[in-house]
Amino acid sequence: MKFLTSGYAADIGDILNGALFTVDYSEMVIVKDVDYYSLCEHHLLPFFGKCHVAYIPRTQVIGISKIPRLVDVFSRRLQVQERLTNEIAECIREAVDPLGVGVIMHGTHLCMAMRGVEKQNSATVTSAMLGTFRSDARTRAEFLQLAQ
Ligand SMILES: Nc1nc2c(ncn2[C@@H]2O[C@H](COP(=O)(O)OP(=O)(O)OP(=O)(O)O)[C@@H](O)[C@H]2O)c(=O)[nH]1
Repeated sequence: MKFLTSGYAADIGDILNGALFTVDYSEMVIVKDVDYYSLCEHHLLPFFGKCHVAYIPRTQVIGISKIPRLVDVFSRRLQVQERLTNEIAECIREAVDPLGVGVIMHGTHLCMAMRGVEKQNSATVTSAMLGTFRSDARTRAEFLQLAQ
């Protein structure tokens, strides 16, 4: 328990606002194309893109607007894309206790475009797969297909 028992707990609790619903639904839920904006902690330059979040409920679902809100919580701080991806996935796992969580993030990093190597069109893709998304290749494939 990293987020719900730490200094983040009050913030996360406020954001969730109790929006967890007991529902008899055990298929994948996916919220895709969530825009995010973050800051590269090394260069203090923006990176941004789209995030796809999926989970398979065990006993409860989360209010759908809370997923982009959680993406914002972890984006709006100095980050590296890999850590950002992991933090979103871990937080949803802690909050919802699902069978699995998957997060895919596409990032355009201005530190690679406007300076340094100066590549204007490169994209960085990261993923975090937890639970069934890690252990079951079909679940992961379904997520990847739905996220396209
Ligand atoms: N899982 C799920 N959540 C839904 C559905 N319809 C609405 N919701 C969510 O129910 C939640 C209710 O949360 P509250 O915090 O009580 O309402 P709110 O203040 O309007 O929340 P925000 O939309 O985050 O501003 C929101 O996250 C909605 O997005 C649905 O069909 N499925």
